[in-house]
Amino acid sequence: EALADKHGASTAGDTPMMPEGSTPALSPQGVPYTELSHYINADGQHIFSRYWKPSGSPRALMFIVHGAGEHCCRYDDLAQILTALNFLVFSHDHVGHGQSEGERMTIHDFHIFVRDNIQHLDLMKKQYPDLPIFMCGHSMGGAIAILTVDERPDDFSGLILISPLVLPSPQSATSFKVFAAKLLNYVLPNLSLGSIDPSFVSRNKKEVEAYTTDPLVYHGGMKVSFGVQLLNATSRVEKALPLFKVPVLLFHGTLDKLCDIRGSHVMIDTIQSEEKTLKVYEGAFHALHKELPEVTSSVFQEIESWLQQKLGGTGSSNIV
Ligand SMILES: O=C1CC[C@@H](CCC(=O)N2CCC(COc3ccc(F)cc3Cl)CC2)N1
Repeated sequence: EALADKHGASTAGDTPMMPEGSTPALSPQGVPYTELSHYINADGQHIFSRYWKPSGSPRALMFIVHGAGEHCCRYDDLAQILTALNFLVFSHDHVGHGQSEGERMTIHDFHIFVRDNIQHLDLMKKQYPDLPIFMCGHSMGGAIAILTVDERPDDFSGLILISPLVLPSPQSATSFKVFAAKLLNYVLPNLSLGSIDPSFVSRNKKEVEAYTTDPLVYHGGMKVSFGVQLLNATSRVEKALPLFKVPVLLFHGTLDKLCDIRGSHVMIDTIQSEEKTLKVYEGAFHALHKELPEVTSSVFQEIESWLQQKLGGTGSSNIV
């Protein structure tokens, strides 16, 4: 609540446009937004936001960007690792996801996700003007992260991508399906393309169970119109890659059926960043941060040492 006030999020009391005695805005789960940290996006929608603060004073910021159908509270484990490194971690639920407003998994322009990201980034830059900022995106959140960094290249010290959406997977976007989706988008935009198969998310049965039973995860079908926006995103990402200069740490599993690993190979070969690393995990599925213990612990260790090195832990070139 205090954080929400500090970030200028409106609360019922001081929202002039709310007439006396009217009911406060409620989250999709029926919780008044006066009780949730949030900000209001450019379309006036309440965007649920989350902050994980270190015990000491923060030495950097990490902006976590979640994927399609899920929500930012699924990143609690990763956030704990980062607060232990004295990062202040922040994130939010994209419009139409989790505890934010908006029709479930519905977007008429992918750029809205990027616009809302930049608004949150600016809120945090105002609050912590002198801290370096990193971003970590997963899957569709990876595409949103790439496009956010592309718009604000000077705001970020590094980008971490966990199986990002760069190229659509061959199953979900055969040339026929792409053609059909674009055509259908005019006649049946709300037609369902089918939902994400939970067994594709991870080999870790507990994590698949957690995903399947999570009430904040959207398990409905993906609309044609949403699929078309994802295709729109992949083509915008491909255009952004040749100009990309920010340090990148990439992770991808070889058996990922939701986002094609070829996308990460294309990315690592195309970006101009001097510091770029791709870690491939043999046999791993999509959500590497929620995979079998040996995979997830390795990913978290790699993230830790990469960040320590970036923050001038050892061998940074900026010591004069
Ligand atoms: O932990 C977790 C739980 C959820 C998962 C993240 C899911 C996510 O974000 N995906 C996976 C599905 C992918 C479908 O892609 C398309 C579909 C139709 C289409 F027409 C064009 C495309 Cl490109 C988009 C990206 N991770």
